[in-house]
Amino acid sequence: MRLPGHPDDNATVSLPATTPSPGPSPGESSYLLVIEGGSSSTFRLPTEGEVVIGRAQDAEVRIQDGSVSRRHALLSVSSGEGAIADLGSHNGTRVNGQSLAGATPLVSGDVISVGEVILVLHQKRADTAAPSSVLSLPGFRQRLAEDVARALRYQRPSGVLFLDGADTVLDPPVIAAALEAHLRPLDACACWSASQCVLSLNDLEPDEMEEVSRRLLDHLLPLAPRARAGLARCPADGSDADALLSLARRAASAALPGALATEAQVVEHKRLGEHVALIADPAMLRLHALLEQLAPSTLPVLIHGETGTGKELAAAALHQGSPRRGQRLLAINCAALPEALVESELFGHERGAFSGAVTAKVGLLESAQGGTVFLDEVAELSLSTQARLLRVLETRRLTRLGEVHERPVDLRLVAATHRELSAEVQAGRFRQDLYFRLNAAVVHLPPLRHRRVEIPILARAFLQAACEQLGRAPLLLSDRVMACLLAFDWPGNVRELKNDMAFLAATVRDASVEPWHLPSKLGGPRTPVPVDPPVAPVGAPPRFRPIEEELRELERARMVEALEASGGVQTHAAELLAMPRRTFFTKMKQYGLSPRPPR
Ligand SMILES: Nc1ncnc2c1ncn2[C@@H]1O[C@H](COP(=O)(O)OP(=O)(O)OP(=O)(O)O)[C@@H](O)[C@H]1O
Repeated sequence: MRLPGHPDDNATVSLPATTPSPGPSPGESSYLLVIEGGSSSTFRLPTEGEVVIGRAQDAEVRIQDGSVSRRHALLSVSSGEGAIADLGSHNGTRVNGQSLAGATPLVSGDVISVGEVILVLHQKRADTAAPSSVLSLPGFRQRLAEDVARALRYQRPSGVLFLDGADTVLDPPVIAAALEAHLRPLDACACWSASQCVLSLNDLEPDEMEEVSRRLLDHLLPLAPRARAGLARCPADGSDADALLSLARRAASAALPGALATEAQVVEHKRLGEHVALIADPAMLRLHALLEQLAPSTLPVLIHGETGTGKELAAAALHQGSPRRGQRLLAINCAALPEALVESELFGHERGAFSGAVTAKVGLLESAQGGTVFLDEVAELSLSTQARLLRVLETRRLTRLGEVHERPVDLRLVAATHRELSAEVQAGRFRQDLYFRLNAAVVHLPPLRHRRVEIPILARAFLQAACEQLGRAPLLLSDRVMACLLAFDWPGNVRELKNDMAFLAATVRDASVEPWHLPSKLGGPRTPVPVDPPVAPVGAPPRFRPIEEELRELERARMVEALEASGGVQTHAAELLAMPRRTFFTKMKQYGLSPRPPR
């Protein structure tokens, strides 16, 4: 049996990406979302019957893309169940990536590929007792994960809307009545608690997403006058369903009654002296709350974390939250101190203490009297230096090299390492007594890949700051670029992200960053796209990229190769390039390079 298509839907053709899909109106049956190139449209399916998908004039689901055959596939609906069969098309039909072997049953959410065109089936459930878009919470979580995965795969934006009815109890039937009529079948909703509900919104451009969210909130306000909403978008704000859910929830709790809040309102901007730390991940919020508690005491604190995770910022948080904030915060990188001079650098020396000590010198520790000392890479200190340091911690006195009497020193020590100190103790490379002393208060900074929710926030902030610094117009990160940033593992963590944003601010001439502007590690082209047109107009002087920029790129690439060749051993990598170890170490930081591959 063939049913005639609905006259209004027969005209379903590609719409510009910015045009909202007309979408079936409330209470309608199942439909197909058609994603063709960068645009989408919807086709309402009959409750019983068959529709042809193809390029032919009389195909019910008419597609223009040349990869689709005239009569490509047949979709049939019977008793609410859908099935699809290929009609001998040239490029074939696949369901969820699998080629068809005969008629294949479909379930809601199935992704059908006809040539290059994607169709997503949204099927209204047969049971009418519960409205189809209002799911149980486990069902919703599952659906949200699928929606997010589909959004990333097909580059169609999706979002999570959290509606908080404040003190009003929202029964599922009440929510259903209030929202169902305004939800499109491709959206889903679930009750989070007696007064809260959560929605998955799909295939909406950013402006439309906010508009639809506001409208949904408006529909709830007559029932819950103090209701508020939080919105998190994929991929702009994240690429993980749980992380988006948590962002949307926190945004809702930050919103004023009757208002909608987005990610910007859930980011904490913590001023730390001349720096500002941006914090959004729940684990990072907890960590900063712990730092606030530890700050006022003089207890040494040990900060664990990979390179570039923000250990120095955490030390700054301890310093700024302490009564010492008016004094100095001195950061010392133990690995970068010249080996022969570590002790005299740290503890100072008297005149004549060793050959070359022509004048007395105040050590770094003494120079931070009254303040906080941040000892980065503390595990790189030799055992004898560790012993001297322990003495300073225990007695609060310090002896310069070549001096007989001790002098009082008032310091707060914050130490950091990317190594597992207990393993260093086991291996005999770190003193157990110093380890116990430092280990009293420990904080672990998670790597950036474990707090992906902060990637978009940090990326936008770093890019904006870099543009301002260069005095250039602000740059936008496109959704596709954000998806690339979210998919990367960031072995050099926040520092690497910051450096990459500085690189984009310096090199991208367009108004927004697109995938082809990215470095190859993020999915950009192997050979960088030339910033200037390759051929200068006749008579015009040739244009070049700044030589500094090119040299930096080359140097970074060689250092990456050397690190790979040396299995991540920095000293060996430095030797391979005949580069002084300290220079290599400093440049590694500058370029956001990690000595080790991510775990
Ligand atoms: N949450 C954050 N918000 C804003 N900037 C951050 C944040 N975390 C880190 N940064 C920035 O990233 C860079 C690296 O941070 P930081 O120097 O604190 O890392 P680190 O762990 O001490 O690195 P290393 O182990 O290599 O010494 C700095 O420029 C810092 O300002």
